[in-house]
Amino acid sequence: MTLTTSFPKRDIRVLLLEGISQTAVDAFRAAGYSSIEVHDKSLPEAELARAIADAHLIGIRSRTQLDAEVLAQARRLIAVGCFCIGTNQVDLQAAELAGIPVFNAPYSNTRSVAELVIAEAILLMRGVPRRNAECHRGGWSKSAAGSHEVRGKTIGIVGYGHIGTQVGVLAEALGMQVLFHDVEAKLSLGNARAAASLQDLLAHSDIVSLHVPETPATQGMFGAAEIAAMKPGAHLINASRGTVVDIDALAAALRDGRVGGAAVDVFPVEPKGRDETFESPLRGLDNVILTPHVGGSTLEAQDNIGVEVAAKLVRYSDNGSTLSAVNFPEVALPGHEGSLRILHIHRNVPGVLSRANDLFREHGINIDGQFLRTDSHVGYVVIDISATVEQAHDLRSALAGIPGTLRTRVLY
Ligand SMILES: NC(=O)c1ccc[n+]([C@@H]2O[C@H](COP(=O)([O-])OP(=O)(O)OC[C@H]3O[C@@H](n4cnc5c(N)ncnc54)[C@H](O)[C@@H]3O)[C@@H](O)[C@H]2O)c1
Ligand SMILES: O=C(O)[C@H](O)COP(=O)(O)O
Repeated sequence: MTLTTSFPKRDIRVLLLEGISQTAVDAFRAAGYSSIEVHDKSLPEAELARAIADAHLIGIRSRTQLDAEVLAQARRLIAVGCFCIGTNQVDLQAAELAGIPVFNAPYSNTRSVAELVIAEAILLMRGVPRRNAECHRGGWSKSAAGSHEVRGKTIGIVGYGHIGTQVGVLAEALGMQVLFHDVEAKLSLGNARAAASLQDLLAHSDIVSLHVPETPATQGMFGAAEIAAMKPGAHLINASRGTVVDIDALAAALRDGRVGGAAVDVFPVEPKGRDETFESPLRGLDNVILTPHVGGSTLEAQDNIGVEVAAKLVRYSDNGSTLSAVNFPEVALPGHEGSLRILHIHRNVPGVLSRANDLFREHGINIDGQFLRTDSHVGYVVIDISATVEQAHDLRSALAGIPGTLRTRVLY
């Protein structure tokens, strides 16, 4: 066997779905990857299963569901890039147990969401959605009734993370009072205050804005009881995840005026693409701003996300670093010039490492550097060696035979 290069980059297939920015394509090209397939939509299930079977790197946004069944088709897949913040569309544990790290862009679109939320807060407080709808029908209700400045009003932020904090800072710049509720202890920015509880926040906020991730605990967390606990006529903004709010309870409260208005960007069921009709009990309500999950969809955010996530995928593919992976032991690695690098991903069960070390001894191979991180499911060990390419590949084959091994690769 004569091998002179690591798995050639031109043979590493990159599959990018859902209109990921051209900046990602440019970043892959600049890093030497040339087999890049780009789709501007998510793929239907059967097509996704076929396409993922051949892909080494896949880039998705929030629509593509990578569940355990789909991941089981992904025999060649090295890593997943979520070109967004949310990773709830991926079965993270199934990916980890298949030896596949998942990366995302935790910051790049947060400002875009915060700006949209602030704009919506102003529009809702002014009653613009209803006035806009009336004007479109030929009406002219010129009146100050129900129209307020945001200055001096209270915004209640549920989930005081990257987006929630920015909403708070921008709201304060407009003269608003900021209350927040989070399950973690959080440093207040500016004059923001932690509410005593969610109930306390709801009782005192003129606008409630949701910024929690989708987790088992947040699914349905904003139901009829929480809506009833809001100040009468207060407004609700949801740009987090559609499953967080009971949409039927919200529609009922908007119809009877209990909730003054709402701006909703995310829905329990969202169309898979432009050709599908958007169905929602909120359609047709004049006091509601509806947007098609575009909180993070600005050109600035998408361009930055393209660069950020492509860089993480390239770094993992070229160097093995799993730094900032959301489902995987994080190993930050130096360059490996002058050494060959073997990656061994295995179930975290006793005996794997000692067997691996035995193999190095049996093959008479000297170890230049070894890096190991584990979590409760998986161990990731990276070994830099001085050896010939043939020796490295023989060793990789031997390592692949250790019971519990999930994936092995050689980088050089
Ligand atoms: N509409 C869009 O286009 C869009 C864009 C970006 C992000 N998002 C959504 O917004 C979410 C938040 O983004 P982020 O960057 O601020 O995330 P983040 O992780 O920085 O912040 C989330 C915060 O919510 C808190 N939290 C978790 N569970 C909670 C609970 N049960 N009650 C109260 N607080 C809870 C966390 O402790 C954390 O502080 C993302 O997970 C994503 O789903 C939507
Ligand atoms: O998780 C996110 O970042 C947002 O929901 C945006 O998702 P999108 O990239 O699919 O618009």
